[in-house]
Amino acid sequence: MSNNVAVKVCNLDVEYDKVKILNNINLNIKEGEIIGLLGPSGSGKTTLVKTIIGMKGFVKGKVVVLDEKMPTLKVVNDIGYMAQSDALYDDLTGIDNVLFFAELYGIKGKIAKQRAMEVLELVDLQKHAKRPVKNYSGGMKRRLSLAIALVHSPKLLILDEPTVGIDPILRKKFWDEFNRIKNSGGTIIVTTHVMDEAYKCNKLALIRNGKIIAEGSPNEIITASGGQTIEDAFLFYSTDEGEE
Ligand SMILES: Nc1ncnc2c1ncn2[C@@H]1O[C@H](COP(=O)(O)OP(=O)(O)OP(=O)(O)O)[C@@H](O)[C@H]1O
Repeated sequence: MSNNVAVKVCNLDVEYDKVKILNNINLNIKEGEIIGLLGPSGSGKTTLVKTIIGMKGFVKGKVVVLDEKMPTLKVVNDIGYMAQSDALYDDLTGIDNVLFFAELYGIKGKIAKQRAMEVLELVDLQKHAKRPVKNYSGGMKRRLSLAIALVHSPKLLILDEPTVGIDPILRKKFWDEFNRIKNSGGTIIVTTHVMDEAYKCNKLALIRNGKIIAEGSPNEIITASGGQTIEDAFLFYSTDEGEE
């Protein structure tokens, strides 16, 4: 992990329809770090990642991604985003979906094809590359979305519940890849409800009602909650007891 900051969020307030969804969020994410955003459904995790990458505007505060003040298009090529719901072209094949996005990032021809096969192999879809996506299962679509998020080797990878619908063997493969990216200096933000994934993050930010209520390594969070496991900490911080 380097000391360079990949993402800096300062005093951030975000609203939907004049209702405050995120309230004074402050967060520093270092390069080469995997940070997990953990919180009950509706707490604001997706809103936070969308705001970080510039898909959602904000009413107050500041967001800096890879030294650029957001929102800006300057960092688009450096960000890979795997959304919670898959944005895929059902009538195209798996590989054509990957190639479509590769081209948007300026990767073309032979190199694009090579890279597309590489990322499809990573998610174990190489045998299904030429099938139309409408024939894919839910888990296969998640895997294809991950392949697309990885195609341009982004410096910052944002994964919104990446392993929903993914079996344990493939989940391990995903995490091996996330760790490889981290070890080569990439930064990953992952939202999750899966407790064993929370342990795999260097750092966790627990979110409740649009506020960060605890932050630190998994062990620091467990200790601060007085529990034994991340699940204890999650439950503690998800009730009024855990709120400051
Ligand atoms: N497009 C929208 N318009 C209005 N309100 C929204 C919109 N998107 C999200 N919200 C509201 O913002 C709040 C936070 O939602 P968000 O999707 O960020 O939560 P989350 O923590 O990611 O939840 P989950 O774990 O269920 O995905 C919720 O109250 C939700 O209803």
